[in-house]
Amino acid sequence: MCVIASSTQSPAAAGVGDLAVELEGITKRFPGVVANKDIAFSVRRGTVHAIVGENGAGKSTLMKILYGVQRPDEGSIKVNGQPVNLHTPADAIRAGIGMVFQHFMLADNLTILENVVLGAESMHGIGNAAREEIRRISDDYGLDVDADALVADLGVGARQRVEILKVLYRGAKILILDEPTAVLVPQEVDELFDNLRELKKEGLTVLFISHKLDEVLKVADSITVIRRGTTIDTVDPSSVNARQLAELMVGSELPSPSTEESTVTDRPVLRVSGLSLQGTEGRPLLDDISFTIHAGEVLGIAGVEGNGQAELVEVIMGMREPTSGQVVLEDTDISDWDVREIREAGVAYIPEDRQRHGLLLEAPLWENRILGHQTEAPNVRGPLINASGARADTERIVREYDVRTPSVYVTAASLSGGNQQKLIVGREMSHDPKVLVAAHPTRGVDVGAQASIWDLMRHARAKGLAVLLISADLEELIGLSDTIQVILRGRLTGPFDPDTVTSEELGAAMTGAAADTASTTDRPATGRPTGDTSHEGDHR
Ligand SMILES: Nc1ncnc2c1ncn2[C@@H]1O[C@H](COP(=O)(O)OP(=O)(O)OP(=O)(O)O)[C@@H](O)[C@H]1O
Repeated sequence: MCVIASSTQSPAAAGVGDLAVELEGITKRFPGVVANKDIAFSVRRGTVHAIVGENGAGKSTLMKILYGVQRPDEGSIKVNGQPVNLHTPADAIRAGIGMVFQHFMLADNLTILENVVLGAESMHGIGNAAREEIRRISDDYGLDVDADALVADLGVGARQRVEILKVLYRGAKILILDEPTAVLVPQEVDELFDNLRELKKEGLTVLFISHKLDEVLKVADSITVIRRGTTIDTVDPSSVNARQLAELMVGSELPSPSTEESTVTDRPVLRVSGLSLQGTEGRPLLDDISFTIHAGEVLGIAGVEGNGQAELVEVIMGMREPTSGQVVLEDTDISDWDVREIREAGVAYIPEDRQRHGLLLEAPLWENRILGHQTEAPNVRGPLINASGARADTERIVREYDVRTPSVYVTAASLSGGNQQKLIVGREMSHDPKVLVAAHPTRGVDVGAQASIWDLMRHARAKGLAVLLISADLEELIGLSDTIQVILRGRLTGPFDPDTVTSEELGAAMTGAAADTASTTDRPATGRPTGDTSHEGDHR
């Protein structure tokens, strides 16, 4: 265990007037779980304060308490030195606390002005005063937002800035951001961090949750580590490195990453040729996509969200019919098979939206074990459901994948986001698949779980698994893939060699900015300046 100098600011040391938030003795229990236990730390005004911890450590619960979505069983909260009772988000907003969620909540068909004003005041008579206020906030904090632009036309980074602006418009002086960089390309991350620095310069306070420890170290002024519901320490970023921070989170030393060798064979397993999908507005969502994945190979697809990744997966998994093209598994054309047939033929699937497509949230974990594998052992015996087999195997997954849960009988909804993801990965890897289609397999999981999911994919690959890996995490793509392609407006660009390509080069190809730096023969038709991710619609 590393020894790290703590920079925990006691109220006396910082001067009470300097503290935006003080949490004392916060405890929150759910059935069978103590999500927060005697949490105590304070946040200085005008700083960026990060909260880190393993999946299920209790970060989201704590932020929900601070935003009035959950109520603590015990403990007290002070905002600007004053005790507050936060029973609802409206109470939090009144206390000057705003929250930007990971899933943006903007209406595509409305302008930024309408979205910002929506809910804050009547839509009637939205006028120049509101427009003027948006311009002022945008200018003051360098948000670069045009009040009259349509949200549908904005890229992911710009949407996030609108969400921040919405919170500022409601008068927030303390902003909570939940994993804000998970969906951003590197250039957008830098822009967001510039915005955060601007906010704190103006005296605002930012609290944010992140699993990306390098980023945390880059932007935070203080970092609070939570382990198993309790505050372990608040550290100064200059006194720790990412590895030490991860060790504080886990409570023990981490193993060193294993070295890897190529396992790619010459046996094609999944072949996709000339795949196109026409959108409703005539623009292709997928445009003549072809690739082959061999046994033992990981093909990584990088891209800004909304450029065809979701459609590509849907077509391969038989959820959507392509306008033209073929999908061939080993020697069989599966282009017109349905999801169930495709899964039974040996294609495992980790969906992008785990809550909508990967889990039945209100069902217990062991029933979720059966989901998508209703015809396979150990879930069935003959024509009947084998509940005890499914339960026992769920217990195995919980053990092997370190799913933090009181039992296999609780609902999937009660697991933390990262633990839900571990359950899905465990389920999908249980049937010895030939192909794994994995969309963002480690999104929202902590560094320890990420390392074990990566190890698992490497092992399966060494045994001949073919993997289609779609991810917004460039470190993951570079670390796991044998080949990387970039998807931009439904077209593939590449290949890129993961041993030589940099995150910046991939980021540029993803935004269509600088195909010159890419080792590519198939360039997007139009160039865009770096960091401009605005495309014509299709962003979620
Ligand atoms: N509504 C709920 N009902 C029951 N248990 C819950 C509920 N919300 C959270 N929990 C439990 O509380 C614990 C903390 O969960 P929380 O979501 O706060 O963790 P987290 O640190 O945000 O995790 P992650 O990084 O995976 O998002 C977990 O064990 C989780 O299963």
